[in-house]
Amino acid sequence: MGGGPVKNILSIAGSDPSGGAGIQADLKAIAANGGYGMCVITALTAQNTQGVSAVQAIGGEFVLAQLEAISADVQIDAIKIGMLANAEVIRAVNGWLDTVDAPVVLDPVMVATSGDRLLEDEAVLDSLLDRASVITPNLLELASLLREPAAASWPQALEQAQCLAAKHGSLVLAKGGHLAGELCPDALVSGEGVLAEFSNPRLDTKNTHGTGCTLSSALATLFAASGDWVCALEKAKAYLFRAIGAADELNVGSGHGPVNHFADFFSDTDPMDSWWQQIQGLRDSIDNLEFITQLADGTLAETDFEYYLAQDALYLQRYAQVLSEASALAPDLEAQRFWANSASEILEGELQLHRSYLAEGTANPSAITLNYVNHLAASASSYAELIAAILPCYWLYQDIGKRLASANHQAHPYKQWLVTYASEEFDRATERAISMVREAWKQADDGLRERMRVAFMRSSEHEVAFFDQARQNRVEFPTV
Ligand SMILES: Nc1ncnc2c1ncn2[C@@H]1O[C@H](COP(=O)(O)OP(=O)(O)OP(=O)(O)O)[C@@H](O)[C@H]1O
Ligand SMILES: Cc1ncc(CO)c(N)n1
Repeated sequence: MGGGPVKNILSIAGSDPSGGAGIQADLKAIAANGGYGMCVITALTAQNTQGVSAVQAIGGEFVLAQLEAISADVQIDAIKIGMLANAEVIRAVNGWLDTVDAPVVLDPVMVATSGDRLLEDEAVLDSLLDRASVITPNLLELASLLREPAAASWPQALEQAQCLAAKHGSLVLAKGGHLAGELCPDALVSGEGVLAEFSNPRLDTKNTHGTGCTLSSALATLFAASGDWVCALEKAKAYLFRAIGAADELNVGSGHGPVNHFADFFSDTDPMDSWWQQIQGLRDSIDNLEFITQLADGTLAETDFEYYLAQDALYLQRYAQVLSEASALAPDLEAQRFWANSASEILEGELQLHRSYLAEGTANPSAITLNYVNHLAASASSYAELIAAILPCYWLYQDIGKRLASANHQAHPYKQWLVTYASEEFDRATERAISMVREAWKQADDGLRERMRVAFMRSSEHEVAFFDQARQNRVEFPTV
């Protein structure tokens, strides 16, 4: 995945027979992130998605025997430590760690998601903390390691994380998943302060069993490949987000089910559906713009409509150039032809229609128009990103075109414009544009996928501003 040799990642953790947490989650997360997974079992648990019914710790000697079997034979590139069960296991792991030189991600597992205790005595963990490169406590574990009350806010959690990092000369990954709020923030914190913070929206699912195990294993694996904790965290968090996002596709138990570790490989969630859902709020905003409601009912002032059209004519000319650029970058003949034809259709068709409405004379581009076309131009560093940026112009117009067309009637003042985006040809072109973006997404690596998603979201934001611009202060750039 990272392009280099496959790294060997060791998980030292407990077993979860239901497969969602512990070593089972670790091995899946390591594999899904391109590592070779190994595991030393510290404890057996009897658990399922509803809770833990029994724990059987492995004796310290046998834990050590497993550890030594591996280190005597295999180069270990990173270690993730999870459930340790009791002081005897911790002593065995601690002694062995002195004999190896590998980065350690320590997930101080104390209590399962279900609320069940997984460590006999929390104080015994202290001796291990100095050896960790990164400690990844949830809010309760963080407070417990400091013997303080749990943080009630994110700034408090960051302060505690900094305190713990300073105390042990390690990094701390503060996890905000347990705070209320629409976002789930995580931050990598050193003794000096926050190094990086990444947030994602809170996903609406009860299937979050093993999220902590999965994140820490992905982090260890991605660090072994990159040597950079911040980059590794960014990727690990994005991976976990996709795995949680696809968790409901699995059918495991009736409590807190596992995340979908191999969603990237086997998920049946169409990434384009997910993008479309992510711009639901922006689509609602467009529907509610006065410009759109008045365009639909025909009460829109002619001057507003002309202002929009003049800007759109300027936009379309530049947009046609961008489509030609997509054609030049296209990976195959079909795509090359599609984008070139689309450019030509805009120049021959849509732009003519706009001009037919407009009075003589050319308008100056507005700040909003320039912003949008500059975003398109700035997305041209790769074909995939460029066509992701292009897509909202098709998709949003097709979507809104349907609603506007159903409001059309013989006497409608903007009759001719209202039918433009509701044609079967436009439907077909939009479908093909979507499927080309989907194909490019399938072939893209994680970083490029994220840049594609951002380019798509940004263009959608520009579309809202563009529709609304006749109503805003009309800032224009008349110098050229
Ligand atoms: N509903 C959710 N949507 C998005 N991300 C989530 C959600 N729930 C948890 N996460 C993410 O999962 C990661 C683990 O978070 P959490 O704070 O729950 O750790 P944990 O308690 O150690 O996990 P575990 O439940 O496995 O013990 C964090 O990155 C958090 O942001
Ligand atoms: C074995 C094991 N390790 C960690 C967790 C934390 O979720 C769990 N539930 N089970």
